[in-house]
Amino acid sequence: MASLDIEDVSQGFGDIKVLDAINLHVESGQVACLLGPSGCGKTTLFHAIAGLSRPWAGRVLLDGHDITGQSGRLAYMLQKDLLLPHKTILDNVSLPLVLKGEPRDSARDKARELLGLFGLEGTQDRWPAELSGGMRQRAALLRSYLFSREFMLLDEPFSALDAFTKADMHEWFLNVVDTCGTTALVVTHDIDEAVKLADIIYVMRGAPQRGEPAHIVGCEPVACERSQRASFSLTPAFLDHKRRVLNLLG
Ligand SMILES: Nc1ncnc2c1ncn2[C@@H]1O[C@H](COP(=O)(O)OP(=O)(O)OP(=O)(O)O)[C@@H](O)[C@H]1O
Repeated sequence: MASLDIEDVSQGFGDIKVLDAINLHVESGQVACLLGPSGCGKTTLFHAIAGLSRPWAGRVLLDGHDITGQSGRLAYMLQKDLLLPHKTILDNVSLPLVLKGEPRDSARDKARELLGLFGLEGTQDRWPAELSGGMRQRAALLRSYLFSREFMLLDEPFSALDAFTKADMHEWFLNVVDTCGTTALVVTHDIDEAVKLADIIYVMRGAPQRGEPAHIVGCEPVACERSQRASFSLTPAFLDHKRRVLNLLG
């Protein structure tokens, strides 16, 4: 696992400034959530963190090392699972290791060892189209984890799932984070999901198309043991966090 620091990152396209001096910190082993209105610049920030674009200004530090503009240093899972339809689940999830130069057989062995933890036992020879939405997301998460075990950027990983599957996935995800000891920054539009998953929630606001670049308006630490998270949403503390986040969103 690794910590992440975003220091004064500004970014834009042409004449439009999208991000204005964004600062955030994700502690090693934590789950941080990023909340913000549609179009404020969350994906733009993720691209800058993942090194898919170089920011106009500022730095991205992974465990204190400057990785600004470098791609391939952390895992980045897009909203859509993007599993390759003509590859089996095992070949899909082991792909990052193969692309990094690992021999196919040993990549498959490493992926196979983790199928159980990711709730994918028995699926290794199946095609993505044969799996449920939740299973596909777990496969996509395993593929991201095999790309980088240290840090995962997850863009709305559960948004396409129905409410029941989503609730199961939340519990499962926190268990995996604990067991694997990874660190994650998760974009979500769902305030309940953020309070349920996050150790810290960052709230971003802005309307770049109207000349208002986005900035972080505040953060909400959520101190709740992972073992207590399943029933957390029924507690007054949960509602207090939610109220404060809603205030930050304005
Ligand atoms: N390649 C690009 N060229 C020009 N403008 C862009 C480009 N990518 C994004 N933008 C603009 O940057 C702003 C932020 O977009 P971004 O996709 O980062 O927002 P977002 O918060 O991720 O939105 P959503 O929650 O709807 O996914 C928008 O105004 C968008 O039009």
